[in-house]
Amino acid sequence: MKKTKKPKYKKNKRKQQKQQQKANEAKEIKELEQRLKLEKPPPTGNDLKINNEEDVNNFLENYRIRYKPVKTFSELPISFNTKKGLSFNNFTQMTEIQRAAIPHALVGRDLLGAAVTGSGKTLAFIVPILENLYRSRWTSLDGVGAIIISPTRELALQIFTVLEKVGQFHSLSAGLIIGGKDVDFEKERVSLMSILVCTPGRLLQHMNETFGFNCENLKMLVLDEADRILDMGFAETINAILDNLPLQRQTLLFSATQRTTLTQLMRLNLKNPEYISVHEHAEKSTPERLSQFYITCQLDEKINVVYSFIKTHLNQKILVFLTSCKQVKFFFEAFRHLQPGIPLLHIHGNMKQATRTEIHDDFCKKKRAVMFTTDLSSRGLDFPAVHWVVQVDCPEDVDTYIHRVGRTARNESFGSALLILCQSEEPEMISLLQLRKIVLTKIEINDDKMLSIQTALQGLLSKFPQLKYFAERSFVTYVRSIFFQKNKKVFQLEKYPLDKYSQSLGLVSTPKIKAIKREISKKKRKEIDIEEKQEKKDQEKQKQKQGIPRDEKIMLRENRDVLSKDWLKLKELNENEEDFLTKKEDGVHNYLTSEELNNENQIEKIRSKQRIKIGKSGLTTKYNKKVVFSDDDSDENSNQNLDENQNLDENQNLNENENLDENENENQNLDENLNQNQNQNQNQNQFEPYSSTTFDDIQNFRKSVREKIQKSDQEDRILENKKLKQRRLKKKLSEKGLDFAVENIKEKQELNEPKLLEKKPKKNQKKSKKVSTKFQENSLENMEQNSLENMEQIAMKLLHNNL
Ligand SMILES: Nc1ncnc2c1ncn2[C@@H]1O[C@H](COP(=O)(O)OP(=O)(O)OP(=O)(O)O)[C@@H](O)[C@H]1O
Repeated sequence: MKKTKKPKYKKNKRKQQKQQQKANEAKEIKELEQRLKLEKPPPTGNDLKINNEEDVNNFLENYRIRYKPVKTFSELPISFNTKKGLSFNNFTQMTEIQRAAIPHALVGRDLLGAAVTGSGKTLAFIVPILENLYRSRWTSLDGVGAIIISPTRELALQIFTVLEKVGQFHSLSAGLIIGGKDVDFEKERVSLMSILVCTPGRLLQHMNETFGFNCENLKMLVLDEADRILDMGFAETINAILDNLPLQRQTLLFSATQRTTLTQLMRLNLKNPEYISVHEHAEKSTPERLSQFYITCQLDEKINVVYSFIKTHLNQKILVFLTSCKQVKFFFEAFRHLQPGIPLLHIHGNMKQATRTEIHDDFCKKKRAVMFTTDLSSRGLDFPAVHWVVQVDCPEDVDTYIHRVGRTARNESFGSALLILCQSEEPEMISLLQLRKIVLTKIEINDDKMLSIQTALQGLLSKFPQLKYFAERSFVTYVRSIFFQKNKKVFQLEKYPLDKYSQSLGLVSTPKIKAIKREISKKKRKEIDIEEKQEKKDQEKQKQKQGIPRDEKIMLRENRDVLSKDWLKLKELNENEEDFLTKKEDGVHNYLTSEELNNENQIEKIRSKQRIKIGKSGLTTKYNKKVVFSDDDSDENSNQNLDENQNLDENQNLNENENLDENENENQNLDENLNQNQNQNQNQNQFEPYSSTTFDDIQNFRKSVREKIQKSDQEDRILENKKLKQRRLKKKLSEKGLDFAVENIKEKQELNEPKLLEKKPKKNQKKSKKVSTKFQENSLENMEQNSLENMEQIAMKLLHNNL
C-alpha cells in the first residue's frame, strides 16, 4: 500500500511547534539557572528552623544572599514539567527532608541525607535528578546521566514507579534493571536510558557484559539505603561499580540510619558533602505516630503468641518479620492449615521475582491481611496502611529494628509495632534501643486470649511430611541464626530451651544441627592449635633461658667483631702488647670503635689476671688430671674440661652471668690461655710432660677453634669493607652530583662484590694472619678501586639515561 503523504502545512506546523518548545525550554532553563544562582542556599545551611519573618531576615542578613527557605514544591526553582508531575500525584507540601535536601542537591552539592522511615526521602533525590538532567538538556544520545542504586529489587521497583509518576511530563528515558528479569531484553535498551534504577548486582553485570554500555558521562549517583549498600555484603560489587564511574559527578546518599563510616565515604569520593540529618535532635529515632510495644515470653511459647495475636487482630493489616526464609515458609504453611480467618501471604528471597512482585502488589492492595516476611521487606518498602508490624524474632541490631517498624506509621499515618522477646534477650536489647532514643512499652499477655496450637501442629506434621520438613528446617535455621549472631549479650544460645522449642513447633524429636557441631569442633580445634603453639613457644623460651651449648653459641654470635679483633692480638702474644695495639690503631683503626677499644682494655686486664693465676697454680698438676680428650672429643666437653683444668673459673663465671658478647671473650680467653700454655711448655719445658695424645688433642682443638675464629673474622672484615666502600662510593658520587644513582649502585654492588671478596681470602688461608690480612686489604683496595670505576661508569650511564 502506498503511504499517504502528510500535507506540507501540517509538517511545518509541527516543526514550528517543536522550535517553539525548544525556545521555551531554553528560556526556562536560563531563568532557572539565574534563580539557582541567586537562591543558592548557604553551604551547611539547614533552613528548617526558619519559620517566621524575623528569622528569615536574620538569615538573609547573615548570608547576604537572596535565598528564601520554601515549604512547597511550587516555590522551588524547578521546571514546569516537574511541578506538574508532582501536583498530578498530590505532592504539594514538602516534607522536612525534602525541604532541607532538595535546595542543596539542585545546585549540584554532594549530600548525606538522614531522616526517619517514611519521611519522603525518595522524592528528595528524584526531583533533583529530573531537574539536573533537564537543565543539562540530556538526551538518550548522551548515555546514562543518573544511576539510583537500591539494595533490594522491590525497593528499586518502588523508586522506579515514583520516578515514572513524577517524571511523566519530561522527555527523559528511564529504565529499571534488577535481577530476576530478562537480561537480554535489558541489554538492548540499557545504553539508551538517561536514568537507571537498579540493584548493585545487575548493574555490575551490565557493566561487565553489555556491549556499548558505559557510564562515562554520568552526572549523578544516588544510593538509597546507603548504609546497607555500603556495608560488607555489597562491598566488592560497589567497589567494582565505582571503578566504572567518573569521579566528576554529584553523589547523594540517603538512609533512615546513616551509619556510613568515613572509609566507606572515602570510596565514594564525596566533595564537601552536606550532612542533612533532619531528625537528629528529635526525641525519637522512629516516627512520632508510631506506638511501640514489647512482650517477653519463653521461646517455646512464641508460636502460640503469634497465632493468638493474629486471631485477635483479624481486621488489620499485619506484617510479621521472621529471621529466615525457612521460618517464613513454615509459619505460612502451618497457619494456612490452621485457618485463622484472615488472608495470609508470605514473601522471601528464595521466591521467583515474578511471584515476589505479585505478592508485594497483592499485599499493597489488601485492607486486611497477614504477610510473613524476612528482612527482605524491612527497608524502604512503602506498603500502604499497615496497622501492625510484629517482630517474632529479635532483630540483630537496632538499625534492623528501626527499618522493620518503619513499614508502618509512614508519612502522616499512624501505626503500631510489637516486639516479641525471649527473657534472656530482654535486658540487653531494651537498653540498646533506649540508647538510640527508642522507648517501648512493655505489655503483658492476656492469658484468657492465649491459644495453644501445639497439639494441632503435631497432628498436622504427622499428616503432612512436607510440613514436618518445613518445621525441622525452620528450627535448624533459627538456632543457627542465634549461633551466628554477632551480639552475644543479646543472643546467648545456652539460654534458649531448644528441646521445648522444637516440641512447640510440633516436632517429636529435636533436630540435630550439624553446622553448629562442626563450628564448635572447629573452634575447639583452633583453641587446641593455639595452646600447642603457645606451649612450643614457651619451650623455646625456656631453652633460650637455659642457654645454648657453647659450640652453637660460636655460630650464633651476632657481633663477632670483638672476638676477631682480640684474636689478632693473640697472634702477637709474644710481641710487645703496646706495639700490637699501636699497630692496630694505626693500621686497622677504621674498623675499631671506642667501645671496642674499651673492651680490649678489659680483656687485657682479665688476661693478666689469668696469667698470674696460671703461674700461681702450676699447670703441670692440672694437666695431669686431664684425661677427657682421650675419652670424649666433643668440642663442648673439651672446652668445659679445659676450663676446669686450666683454672679459668673466674672467666667462666663472668661469662655465664653475662651476655653473648661476653661469651666471645670467654672463647678468646680460652684460646689465649692455650697459647700461653703452649708457649710456656715449648719455651720453658719445665712442666711434667703429659701424654702425646693429650697434647695433640689440644693442638687439634686449638686449630679447630682458630679456624672457626679465622672464618668469622674474615666475614667480619668483608662486611666492614663493604660498608666502608659503600660510604666512600656514596661520597664520591655525591661529590660528582650523582646522588640519584646511589640506590641503583648499591644493588649492583651487592650482586657483584660478595663473590670477589669471599673467594680471594680463601686462597691464603694457610698463610699467617698478618699476611692474609695484608692481602685482604690490598685486594680490597684494588677491588674497591675497580668497583668504584665500574660504579662511576654505571652512574654515568644512569645519568645519561635519565637525561
Ligand atoms: N511531599 C509529600 N507529600 C505527600 N506525601 C509524600 C510526600 N513525600 C513522600 N510522600 C509519601 O510518603 C510515603 C513515604 O515516602 P518514602 O517512601 O519516600 O519514605 P522514605 O523516607 O524513603 O522511607 P524509608 O526510610 O522507609 O525508605 C510515600 O507513600 C510517599 O508517597
